[in-house]
Amino acid sequence: MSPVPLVVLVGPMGVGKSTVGQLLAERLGVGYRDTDDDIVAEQGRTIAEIFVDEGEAAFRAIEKEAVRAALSGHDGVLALGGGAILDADTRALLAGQRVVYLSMDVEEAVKRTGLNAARPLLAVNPRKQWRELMDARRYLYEEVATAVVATDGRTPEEVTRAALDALELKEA
Ligand SMILES: Nc1ncnc2c1ncn2[C@@H]1O[C@H](COP(=O)(O)OP(=O)(O)OP(=O)(O)O)[C@@H](O)[C@H]1O
Ligand SMILES: O=C(O)C1=C[C@@H](O)[C@@H](O)[C@H](O)C1
Ligand SMILES: [Mg+2]
Repeated sequence: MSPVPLVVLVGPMGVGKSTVGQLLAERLGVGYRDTDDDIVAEQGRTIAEIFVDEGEAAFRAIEKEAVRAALSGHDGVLALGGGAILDADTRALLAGQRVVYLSMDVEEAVKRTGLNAARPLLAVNPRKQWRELMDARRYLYEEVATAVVATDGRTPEEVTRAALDALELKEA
């Protein structure tokens, strides 16, 4: 049997998937993996470079394969890229898995991501782009989630604790 992640984290850019994912993995005594990092390692270029060189559609195709590989090749905490849930096959693969949607409101999002050019989808007018992204995606995050954990006004440690409680998982 292929390994299955203990927990999958989904949510928008900057919500804290990497930060919380690593804390969660430590608390659970398991490994942490991030599909954005897998893509950068495999491609030998940054995600921003892939977007600029080949466009979003090409990035999504690369991402879909990276997510598929990670979902059957990792038994710890797995964070998916913010847009991975746009793909229907990926959403189907998540059915039956333990999936936490980390959420935040728009003001928190702008604070955390700002005008960071490393996040190509938010490079221009982040507040408006953020609203549009979330209008298109919120229901998809909710569809795949088995638990929703709000991150607004919580430290990464508090978010991690809330995720452990929501999942009823015990620390190692
Ligand atoms: N609960 C929190 N409260 C305040 N700031 C946070 C919190 N969680 C993460 N941050 C900060 O927000 C920024 C984004 O966090 P992080 O990189 O973990 O998000 P991400 O969801 O992995 O983003 P990406 O989609 O780019 O991978 C970082 O600067 C991080 O330190
Ligand atoms: O929300 C998105 O569409 C993205 C989120 C990031 O994790 C990266 O996967 C990339 O910047 C695209
Ligand atoms: Mg991350």
